[in-house]
Amino acid sequence: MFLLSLGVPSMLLILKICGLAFLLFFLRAAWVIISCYYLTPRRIRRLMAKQGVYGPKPRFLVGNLKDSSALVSQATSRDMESIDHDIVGRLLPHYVLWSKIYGKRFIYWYGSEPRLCLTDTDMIKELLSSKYVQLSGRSWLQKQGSKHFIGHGVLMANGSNWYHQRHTVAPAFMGDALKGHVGYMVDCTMQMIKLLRGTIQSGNDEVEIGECMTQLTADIISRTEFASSYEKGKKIFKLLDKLQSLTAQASRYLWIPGGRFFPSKYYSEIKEVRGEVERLMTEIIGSRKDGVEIGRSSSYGKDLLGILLAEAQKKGDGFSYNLEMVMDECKTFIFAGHETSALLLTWTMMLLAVNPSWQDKARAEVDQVCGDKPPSADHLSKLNLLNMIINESLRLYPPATVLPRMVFEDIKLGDLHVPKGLSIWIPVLAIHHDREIWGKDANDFNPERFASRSFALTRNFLPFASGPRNCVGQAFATMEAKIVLAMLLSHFSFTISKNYRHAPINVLTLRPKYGVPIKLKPLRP
Ligand code: HEM
Repeated sequence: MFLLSLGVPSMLLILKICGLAFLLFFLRAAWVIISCYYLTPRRIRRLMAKQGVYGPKPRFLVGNLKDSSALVSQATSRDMESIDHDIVGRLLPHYVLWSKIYGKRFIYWYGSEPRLCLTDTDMIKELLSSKYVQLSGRSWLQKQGSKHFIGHGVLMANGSNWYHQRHTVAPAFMGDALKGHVGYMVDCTMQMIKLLRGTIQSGNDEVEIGECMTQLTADIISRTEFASSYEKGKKIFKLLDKLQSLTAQASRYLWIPGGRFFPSKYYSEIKEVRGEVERLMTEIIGSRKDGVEIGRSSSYGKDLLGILLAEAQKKGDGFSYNLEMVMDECKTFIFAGHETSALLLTWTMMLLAVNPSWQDKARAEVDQVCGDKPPSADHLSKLNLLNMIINESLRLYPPATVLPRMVFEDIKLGDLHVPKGLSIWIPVLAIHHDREIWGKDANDFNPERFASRSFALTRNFLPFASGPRNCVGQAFATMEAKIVLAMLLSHFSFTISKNYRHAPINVLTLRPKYGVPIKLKPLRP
């Protein structure tokens, strides 16, 4: 009606303007696609070739994605024939192949994202140092892939936001706050031990220890974050697990231009689960705030949620936490703080189950240091053998097999000019198994190599990354691992079940494909 009242010349003018706007929009979209998917990759490829860095030829749009997935699915299609720790060829077969052809420093393409594989540990140290911490970080693909899951939490943050977030959350995992977690780590482990005893008494002495460890670390992190509301925290944890797998499915095609706009059957479910997570979190946050407002408590608490809520009250220039960010941060810690820890415990139990002499030695140390009491904060620093075993487990089976860093500005690393837009991939698993670094027995379980402290601190040992952006939960994770392992060792002896199938796989983290069934024998009445 309105258009008709304008008359023909005015209508033509409007149509022309719309046409022009559409053309401009189309040209801009075309330019972005050509620049992102052709010109920038080509520029980076040429620049790296000039410096002697080559790699497999990329195909248009898919890059080397098809080749690497084919190699990985072939290598992991069968179980390993024995419990052998030589797993680099199985999990990173593309790295093994391409490093043989192009040298240890090569470039490959994840879709149209160029990735520089780097194993030179001096360069890695420089990249992870404070010099480049704000000039490198998470790539668009990484951020987009986890947007609906952990959003803008510290793990996915970059630049000055990351700096602010990191300094806010770190105190929850340091010094006295860290020591304060010992009590409930012991309580949660004791509950798990009771459950295991019950299972044995009911006639079943075989358990899948991976599942138990996942449940235990989820319990522990829920208490760390939400203190007394931890039952609700556990519900959130279960929903997040679902959200993680839904978002992983939904982001499979993100590397395709416009992939994020593809309709996906997962989005409605993602929205529903995310809504439920946020509803539960709002309830926890609401009751915490009410407690302070009606004077029941004088502060929001010393747990992670309390620290975040106190931070959200501060108003200043620049970055500040709002409700959504508080929730993203809580989700981030549930995600980052339980799966990796559960895997460390699971792999260590597997290694001790197949190495009875180390199991006995570790148990003797625990008995000597802790007696018949549960470990205390003071005991932990005296459990040296256990520490060596944990380090060796993290060396052979690092939960995070690769460290990615996107470079946001042109930088210089050693002799290499690294252009903006290049993602650097550090294959931690390959570095941890390198014979040139660790000697001929690099693929053997030999905790003795960590007897001298210097080895644990070397730049070749990167289970928690290094530099200012290393794992903020590192001390928490090692404390938790020592407590859980010490308590399990003093309550049970264990052997690997004949049903165990050695089939490590890498799905975001390094895990046993079929879990780790072990046979438990109680040691105490
Ligand atoms: C054995 C257990 C763990 C391992 C092997 C591990 C490993 C790592 C690694 C390698 C990174 C660096 C990732 C990267 O930059 O690409 C990291 C970051 C992080 N980890 Fe852990 N982690 C463990 C346990 C934990 C725990 C228990 C928590 C929390 C309580 C935690 C929270 C985080 C967070 C929030 C980050 C991001 C830090 C930042 O970007 O500043 N992690 N972790």
